Amino acid sequence: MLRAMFKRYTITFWATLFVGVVCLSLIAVDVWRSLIARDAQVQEIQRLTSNVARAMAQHADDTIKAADTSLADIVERIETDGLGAPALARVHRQMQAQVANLAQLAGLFVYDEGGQWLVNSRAVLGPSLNNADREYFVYHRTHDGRGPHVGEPVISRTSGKWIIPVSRRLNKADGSFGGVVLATLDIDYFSRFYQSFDIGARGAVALISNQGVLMVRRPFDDNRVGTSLRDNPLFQAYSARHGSGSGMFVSPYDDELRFNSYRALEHYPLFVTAALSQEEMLEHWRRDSFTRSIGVIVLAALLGFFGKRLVGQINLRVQAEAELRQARDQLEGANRTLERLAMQDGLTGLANRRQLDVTLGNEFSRAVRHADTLSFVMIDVDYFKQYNDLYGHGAGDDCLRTVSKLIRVLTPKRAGDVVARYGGEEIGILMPNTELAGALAVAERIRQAIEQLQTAHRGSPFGVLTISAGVAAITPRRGEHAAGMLVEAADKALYAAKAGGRNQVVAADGV
Ligand SMILES: Nc1nc2c(ncn2[C@@H]2O[C@H](COP(=O)(O)OP(=O)(O)OP(=O)(O)O)[C@@H](O)[C@H]2O)c(=O)[nH]1
Repeated sequence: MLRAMFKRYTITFWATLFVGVVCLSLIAVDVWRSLIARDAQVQEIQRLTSNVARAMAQHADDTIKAADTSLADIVERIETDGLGAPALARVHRQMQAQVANLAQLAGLFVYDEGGQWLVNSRAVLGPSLNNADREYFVYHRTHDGRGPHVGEPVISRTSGKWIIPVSRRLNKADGSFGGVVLATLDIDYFSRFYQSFDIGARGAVALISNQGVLMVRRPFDDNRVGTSLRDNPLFQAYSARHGSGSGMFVSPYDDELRFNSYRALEHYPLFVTAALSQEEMLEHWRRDSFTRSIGVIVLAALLGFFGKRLVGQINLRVQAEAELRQARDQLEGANRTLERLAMQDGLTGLANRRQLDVTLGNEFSRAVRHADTLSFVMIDVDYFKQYNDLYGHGAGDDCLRTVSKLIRVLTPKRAGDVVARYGGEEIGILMPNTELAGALAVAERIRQAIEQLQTAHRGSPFGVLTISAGVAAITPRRGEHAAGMLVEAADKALYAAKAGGRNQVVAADGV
């Protein structure tokens, strides 16, 4: 079945199909490889952002935790030792030591219930400032909770720099609000850490509060600290899950589409997000795919070009073969015609003298071998010269054709029987395996049939066209007889028939 299908289409078709399939496969494999490479790159981006987010969350947790531990310690001391001058002096020294120890700490402050600071971490206590209006102060005054509070970023009134306030409530002995202990975290500290990540030129990382307030971001911009991201899809995605997750989000700050991994801090109401620009990250892949695609397209084009030429060559060959076959068939046909013509008489369509000689030779040898009898009849049209003279040479030709046709019809058609134009208006009939009597009967039947044609012949005393025939038969023996002797004998008999008055059949005396 496969073979039949293969044969139904030409070799050109299969060659074209093969070249086409190879070209398409080449392109398909490249596209497939490219998609896999892109997938791997995207996975790499996800892994990278997830790792950065984890490191940032851990760092922020540890940073705040260290400051908060100091706060808890100070709260405990003040609530135990009171606010007397010696106690405050001790707290002051402790604060200075803590700030010197912790790089993230911009300062430590203790405020009374009215918002005036009582002591801070500075070396020289300057004039007291009132921070009763700060969000964290209001928060502790209105909330009983003893846990840490991470406030919104503010510009420090003492240093003029952006800080993140982390605070705890001070209680009086009766449990009423006694003030606030505050640690300010230097936003620069976070920025510096965030600069250390390799997130590309267009990557971004940020620390954001659970209320959607931006604490720190890389790339850093003063004006963006403290802005709200509540309406941002990234914040909404985080709010919905409150853990870790990822997704593609457009930044509200620079409209860049990035792949974000976000993660909540373990102990504080904040989360971090690490984002890489998908476009930037896929740039390498794009360049690589582009170069490869160009290579593959050039290869496919070359393959197509040479394939087309190859198919053209095959086509030419197939055509040449078909032409050759056709030429060979024509030649064979011409040869057959030539062969036939060489053995045939052109006027009468009977065998010619050459064929008669060949057949006579063969049949004579066979008759010798099998001791068979071979007969030969020599026929000659009577007064044919006159016929030509009276009716014209063309009519003479027609007459010869008619006589030949009749003789052919009336001659037995056994294998080896040959009716041949012997020459001029003489026709010979060779009949192997035939006795003299049989040959005489055939000759007589022919003579009568021609006479009965009643073809007018004014030049003949019979008034119609007639023939004379001489018949001879021989059972040849090797060394004693030759083929020519049979023809000679028939010829002699024909001569006798002519001499005897024509329109008769005469048998040869013997060979
Ligand atoms: N039209 C035509 N005439 C032919 C052809 N071949 C031989 N002849 C003529 O046949 C005639 C033979 O004449 P002859 O051999 O003298 O004998 P005849 O006239 O037939 O007389 P008899 O044989 O004695 O009865 C000649 O005139 C030839 O030109 C031929 O192919 N066509």
